[in-house]
Amino acid sequence: MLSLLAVFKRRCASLLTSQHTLVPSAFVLGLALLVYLWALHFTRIQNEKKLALQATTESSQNIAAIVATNLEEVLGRASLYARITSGGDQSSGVSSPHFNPQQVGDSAYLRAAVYDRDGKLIYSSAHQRTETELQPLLDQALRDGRRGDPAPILIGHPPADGNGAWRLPILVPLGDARSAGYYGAILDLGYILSRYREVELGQGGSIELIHSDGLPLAVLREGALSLDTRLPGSHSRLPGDMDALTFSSGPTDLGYLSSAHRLAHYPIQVAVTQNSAVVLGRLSAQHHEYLLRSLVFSAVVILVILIVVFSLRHQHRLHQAVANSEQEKKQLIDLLEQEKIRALALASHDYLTGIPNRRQFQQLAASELKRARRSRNLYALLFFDLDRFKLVNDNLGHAVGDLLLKAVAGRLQAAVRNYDLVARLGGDEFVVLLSEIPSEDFVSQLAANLVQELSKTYVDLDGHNVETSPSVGIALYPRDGQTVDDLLLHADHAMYSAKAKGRGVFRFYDASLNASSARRSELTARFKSAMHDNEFCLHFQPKVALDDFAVVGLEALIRWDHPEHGLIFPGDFIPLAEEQNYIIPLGRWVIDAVCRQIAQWQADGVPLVPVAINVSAHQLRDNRLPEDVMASLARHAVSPEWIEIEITETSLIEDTQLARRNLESLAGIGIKIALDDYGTGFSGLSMLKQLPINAVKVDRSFIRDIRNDTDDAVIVASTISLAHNLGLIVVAEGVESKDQLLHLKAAGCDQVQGFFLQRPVSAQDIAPLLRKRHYTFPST
Ligand SMILES: Nc1nc2c(ncn2[C@@H]2O[C@H](COP(=O)(O)OP(=O)(O)OP(=O)(O)O)[C@@H](O)[C@H]2O)c(=O)[nH]1
Repeated sequence: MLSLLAVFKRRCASLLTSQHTLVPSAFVLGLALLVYLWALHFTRIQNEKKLALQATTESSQNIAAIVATNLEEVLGRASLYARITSGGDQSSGVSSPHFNPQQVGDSAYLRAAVYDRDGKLIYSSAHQRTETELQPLLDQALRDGRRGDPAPILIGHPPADGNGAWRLPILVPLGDARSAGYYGAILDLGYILSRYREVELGQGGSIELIHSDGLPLAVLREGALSLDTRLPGSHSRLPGDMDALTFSSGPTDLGYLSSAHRLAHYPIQVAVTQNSAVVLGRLSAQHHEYLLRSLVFSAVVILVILIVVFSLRHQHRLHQAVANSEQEKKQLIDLLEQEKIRALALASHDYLTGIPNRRQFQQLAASELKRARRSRNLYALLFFDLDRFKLVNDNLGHAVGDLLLKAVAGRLQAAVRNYDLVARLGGDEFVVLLSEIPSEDFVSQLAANLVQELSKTYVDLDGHNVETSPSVGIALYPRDGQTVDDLLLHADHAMYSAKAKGRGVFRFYDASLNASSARRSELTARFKSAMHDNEFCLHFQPKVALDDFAVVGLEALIRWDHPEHGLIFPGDFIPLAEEQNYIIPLGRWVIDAVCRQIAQWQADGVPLVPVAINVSAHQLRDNRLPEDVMASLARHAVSPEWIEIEITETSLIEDTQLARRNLESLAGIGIKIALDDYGTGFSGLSMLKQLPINAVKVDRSFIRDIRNDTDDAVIVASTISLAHNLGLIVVAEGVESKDQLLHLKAAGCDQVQGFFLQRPVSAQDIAPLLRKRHYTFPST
């Protein structure tokens, strides 16, 4: 359980530290994702715009090239018509002066005129006397001719006044300009441009024909011929040394993109202009969709980040709360543990002399004896009672009596070895436990010394010199007893024998002093056959819940129903069973008998409560224990929930590993485990945490005087809160009075057990109480 707690704490700690890095990491990750997303979004939009503008430029270039080629071809026809007019040989002058392009279906030319070499009009398809539109070109051709520098073709301008817009005068010399005439024609640029009406150039898009001198010749804007040449793109004029060029006016995405193409043989250039904003506008719907998608995705990312951050924060807070409550719990447990240690320390020393008191002596002596069992050393318990101490009190007063008691304690401590144990049992009774004694003689010698030492005059006790002596009884371990109680009892007997001998002497315990020793040998002799003859039986004592006085459990207690001596209590025969190695078979018998009895109650329709079985230290170290329990349960078809196991603190001292394994196996099949006689051993909090224990039973020695002894009350109160903190149920044993019961109820104790409510009785006698279920609170 401790290691689980440690793993849990480590987990919490690692989670807590990781939380600190996880939240900013989630933020950074989310932010990076958003930046990437929007970079992608803008890059895509920019790329698409760039591609669209590129495609527009390319299409403009293509259109300009096509229009230029077309115009070149139409203009080329003027030279052809000139050759036809001169009869194929231009040097020979006019041979077919009446050639009209309209007559051969060429609608690009509106009119034709023929001049002789002197510039005299000899033919006009419009039957005019003069051709006003051609006249400026004719004049120029005549001038050029006189200078000897005739141009292969002269191209004029549409009239500036707007009348006759798109009409382009052309003049082609016939043959040698000096000897032949001139062929003039009016080219309908509107007709040529209107062929491209269907070309989709968008709003503000135009195809423009521009004279190389920069003057516009004709404009097709938005599919219609336009007279307005002041609009954007209308002056897209190529530099003299370039045949084609693309340029833009204004910012790339808002201005106009123009592609100009120069005709190879004529002083005309074609400019195709498209409005970038219109081109890009076509993409805007799509780009809006992209924007919407990016916004939705960003919102999702932000939402996810917020959820992740929120849940991480939430988790963090939860972990923090768990860690805090763990910390508080630990502090509380530490506090209670300290309180318990303090209370035990207070309760373990004699207030007057400062040496250990009876309780402390019993604990220390018990553990000494445990060691003695392993080491096989001899121990001696010396029981001192001052002679006629009452007289000191009576004659010199209690204060002097107290001083004498202190002085006696001091002399005793000074006379024994460091590791020997000196305690005051109460009144004028002291005990000394001599450890690891080499022989009985050694004890005799030491006892004689001690008698002598304590018999010396106590000088100046509050101004009085006091004379006294001790009577000393000695019991040896293991000869005179195996337990502290037995040794105390027998040393006490020996001390009385010393008193009887006239005081101021010591006496060893004599077995014959013990009236029951004969009975003891008799019981020892019969014990084996008692097992065989089934002379043991079970009695049951109820455990009662303090909140509603319901019977919540029973404790099964073994009795020996001796044919001659009647009921014998376990204290009298368990040591025999231990001595004769019968403790384990006896324990098995109890387990089986309890299961049998539960099955019987079940069959009789008696309401069941869990029945606690006392498991001895020997049994706990028997690796067959879980098997035995399971076999008995199965044999009598009893569910594990109906039995409980009670173990003592002291039974856990040796071979804890095996004991723990057995307890875990039992707990594993659903059997509850209670720690009996709690407070008498040395089990601390660590043991309670490590073992699968469900309840602690506070030892009767703490309950006996709980109303008057504040130390006991503190120990019980701290045990209750400690146990509750660990989730354990607290049962108080040995409750013999209503006062004790009320005190325990007020202290928060869960259950009680004791003579006050019910002495242990037979199965038959306990059945009515089980049927009644609730205990009727006794009035006394
Ligand atoms: N001064 C003092 N007296 C105590 C204390 N505790 C008990 N006593 C007294 O110790 C006396 C014990 O007397 P006993 O041992 O019964 O009788 P005794 O006079 O010693 O006679 P014997 O033991 O027969 O020799 C009683 O009078 C008690 O009141 C204490 O703490 N201080």
